[in-house]
Amino acid sequence: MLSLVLPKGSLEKATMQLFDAADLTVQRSSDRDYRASIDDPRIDRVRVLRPQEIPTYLEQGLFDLGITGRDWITETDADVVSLGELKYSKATSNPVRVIMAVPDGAPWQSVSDLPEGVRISTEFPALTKRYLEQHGVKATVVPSYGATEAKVPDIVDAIVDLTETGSSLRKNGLRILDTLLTSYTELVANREAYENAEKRAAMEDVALLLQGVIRARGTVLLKLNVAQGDLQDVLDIMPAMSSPTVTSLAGGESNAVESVVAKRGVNTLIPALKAAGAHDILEIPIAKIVD
Ligand SMILES: Nc1ncnc2c1ncn2[C@@H]1O[C@H](COP(=O)(O)OP(=O)(O)OP(=O)(O)O)[C@@H](O)[C@H]1O
Ligand SMILES: O=P(O)(O)OC[C@H]1O[C@H](OP(=O)(O)OP(=O)(O)O)[C@H](O)[C@@H]1O
Ligand SMILES: [Mg+2]
Repeated sequence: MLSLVLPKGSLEKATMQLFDAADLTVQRSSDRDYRASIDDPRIDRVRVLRPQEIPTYLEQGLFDLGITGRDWITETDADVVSLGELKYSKATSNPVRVIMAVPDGAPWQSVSDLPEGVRISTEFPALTKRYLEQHGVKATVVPSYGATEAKVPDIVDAIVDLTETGSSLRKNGLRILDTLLTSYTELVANREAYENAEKRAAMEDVALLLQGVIRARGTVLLKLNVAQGDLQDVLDIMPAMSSPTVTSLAGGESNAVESVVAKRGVNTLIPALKAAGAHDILEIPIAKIVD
């Protein structure tokens, strides 16, 4: 029923892993196979294409639903409907930022210090021109097809590029002057398809599954048993999404406690629970959390 377009490139691997974990496994013969399929009654066509082109294809109705970055939605200014941010990037769960950067030793401290005629290389010419106009800077914007950081200072004076971990900026001796945009990966739809009740319901199902996986990342389920006399001590240190579930065990004197907790911190939490009187402690991975 839905046609789906997924991003090739930076987001490809993380997107395929996300769909797999959401029980929407993308099937294709190799990573060179751009015509894929998903064994799901709601999805009838899957293509893998460049994220730069995805907003325009969605706007034109060539696909119903797609995944791309907010950076490309802004750059193309495509009229699409967002079903929400999907919090993953190439390497982390953090957003990427579109930044303006200059060489470490350059004299400029803010965008308004840039002199007339300054040369700026970028993969985002439309976004960059809009930004420069807002700040009253008259610049020459030079389109880049990648390796943008390598072009300063000999080819251009400054760049507008993406940063995620910051490692490319550091390696090339660059300093951030300003952030133009913070960009998450997004689930986006064609407007007309979104207005169709059946298609919208299918889109919302897909969104729920994907968000369920993202929400579960970094969390685990802890289950333990504790004697009545130690229950309060255990509850005092047990974190929870809302509050821990406590069930009394057959026979009276003992309780089972379960709670969803952050994976980070479990290394100190489990020994602390044990010291507070908990026993039979289980740590269980969680595949999805749906609110
Ligand atoms: N660390 C990252 N670097 C670049 N793009 C990222 C990163 N993390 C997430 N993205 C997102 O991925 C999309 C860019 O994907 P694209 O396929 O162009 O990757 P790419 O690595 O730039 O490809 P190429 O290697 O051909 O330049 C953008 O929407 C961008 O926001
Ligand atoms: O902050 P970091 O974690 O270093 O990531 C950001 C870098 O990744 C992207 O480059 P990409 O791999 O797309 O190469 P490209 O410049 O050739 O497009 C982006 O354009 C930055 O150069
Ligand atoms: Mg790139």
